[in-house]
Amino acid sequence: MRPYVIASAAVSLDGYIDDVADARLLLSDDEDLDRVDEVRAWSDALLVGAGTIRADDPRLLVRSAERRAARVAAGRPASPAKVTLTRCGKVDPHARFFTAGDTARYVYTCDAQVARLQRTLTGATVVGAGDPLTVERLLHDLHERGIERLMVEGGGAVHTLFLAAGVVDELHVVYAPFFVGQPKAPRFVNAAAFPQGPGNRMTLGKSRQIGDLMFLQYFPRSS
Ligand SMILES: Nc1c(N[C@@H]2O[C@H](COP(=O)(O)O)[C@@H](O)[C@H]2O)[nH]c(=O)[nH]c1=O
Repeated sequence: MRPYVIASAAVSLDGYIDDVADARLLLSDDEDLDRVDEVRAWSDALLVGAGTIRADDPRLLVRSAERRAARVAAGRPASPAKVTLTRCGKVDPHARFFTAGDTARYVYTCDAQVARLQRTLTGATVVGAGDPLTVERLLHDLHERGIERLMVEGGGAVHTLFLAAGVVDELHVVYAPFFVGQPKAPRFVNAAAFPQGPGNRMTLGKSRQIGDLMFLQYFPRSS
């Protein structure tokens, strides 16, 4: 058993999720960020890779006070649990992932790193997910902890890992109306095992214009 997984990404028209500048690139507009916030509020947990924590220092909280109140009224925590994964164990304990909000935090790493990370990340639950770490072990463990709805927010390495493993139940992509055009910038998906063929095709669910952005909901067939 594993959680229902929604993978969510905002990408440029040429497939980039950020540029090479230090500051975070905002691809969404306010209306789109509100759409993302609704998915966050639906979720039991939000997952980003350790690289995204290093690059973006995300808070990963539900932004809307009404949505937080509705969650609390339904007996849920105000914001979802936060989850990250790291093979090498490079995670800064002062990142907002750990300091912002009051919610459970899970750090999945390879078994060899667990003891070391547990010493530095005192406010988080550090879990070994195999050696090497596998996404199946991570999802199984999250489910055992009561996580039934997981939103995966990237970055590219994490999206590639989840999509290639065939564990994404729903894919949300919003296209921002510009190009990045920087070959060294991070992409939505990296080269991975995506075999060509009928099993590779996804089914389009909803599509919605949001100002000059375009939102697409896809259902991968493999799940
Ligand atoms: N830039 C970008 C996204 N970036 C995602 O949002 C995270 C930031 O979360 P927070 O600090 O809570 O606002 C960031 O780490 C990354 O996963 N998401 C989107 O829907 N649209 C965007 O344009």
